[in-house]
Amino acid sequence: MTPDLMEEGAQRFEKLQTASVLGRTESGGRAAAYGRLHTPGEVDTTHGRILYLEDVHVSFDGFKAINGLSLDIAPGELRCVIGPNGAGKTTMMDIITGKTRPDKGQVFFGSTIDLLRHREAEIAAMGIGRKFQKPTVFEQLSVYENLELALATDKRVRHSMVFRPTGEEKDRLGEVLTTIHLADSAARQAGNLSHGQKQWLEIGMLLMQDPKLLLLDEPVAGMTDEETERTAQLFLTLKGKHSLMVVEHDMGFIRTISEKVTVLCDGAVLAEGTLDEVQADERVIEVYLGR
Ligand SMILES: Nc1ncnc2c1ncn2[C@@H]1O[C@H](COP(=O)(O)OP(=O)(O)OP(=O)(O)O)[C@@H](O)[C@H]1O
Repeated sequence: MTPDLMEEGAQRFEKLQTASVLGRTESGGRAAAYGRLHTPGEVDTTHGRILYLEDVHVSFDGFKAINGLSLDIAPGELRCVIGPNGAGKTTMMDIITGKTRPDKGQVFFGSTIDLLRHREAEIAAMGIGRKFQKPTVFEQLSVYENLELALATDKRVRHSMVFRPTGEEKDRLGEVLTTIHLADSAARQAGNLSHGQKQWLEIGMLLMQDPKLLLLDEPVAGMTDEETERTAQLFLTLKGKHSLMVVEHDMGFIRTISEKVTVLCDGAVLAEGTLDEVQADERVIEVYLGR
């Protein structure tokens, strides 16, 4: 690298640091208008929202999968999202995680991070973890090694061939093992776990990254009743420390964990409230039973 390039790089770095200390978005406008100082790398939730979607639209070949979707989630909230097949639940998660780009609308992480300006990997690194329906653990590795590997995705270890957790990281690994009910199975090969245990392990792998927001797509599908009950307890333990958005069809599970439920239909919010409130809503009854 030439001295000129080094100087240019240093200036760019300084500019970026200054911008992030001022809490500016890449577009410069929104956060600068608030003029709020916050720690770089932290999500600014001083406006009471960790996630904010406004008037989001996505069409696939002219079909409006998301059609004016607006919703927000408070820090530490456990939000359940329900809706009939094809309502747009997965597409909404794809938009939040940067997998799908909307045609129109706003998607913010906290008050200042415009998610539409970031790529999928950047969004994950900023603290939005996503759990797909099917568990994807490394079957040949032990439970402990799977969790170690989740730690090893950070920058520090990407550049080293061998990963050795620090004492602090080992403590965290132990905590996560207990949280996901797998403390007695640390040495077991992941491929030998039950379906439910694999789901918990994958959630544990996300937790190793200490995500601020967790998006969970049908987490209890295929679980036994006992596993479903344990998963409910797990989510109740996680809320507060993390914000969770749970998409699920299992109403018994939703009843156990939910405070506020959002009903999606035809790519937009149809109703919002407690489970009892939305279940009593004529429009919700119509979309679930009337089709
Ligand atoms: N890549 C795509 N190309 C074309 N259509 C798509 C695409 N992705 C989603 N869709 C359509 O958009 C609509 C919303 O799909 P989405 O998977 O988000 O719904 P969902 O609420 O998650 O449904 P389910 O409960 O069945 O998982 C559906 O009609 C689906 O067929």
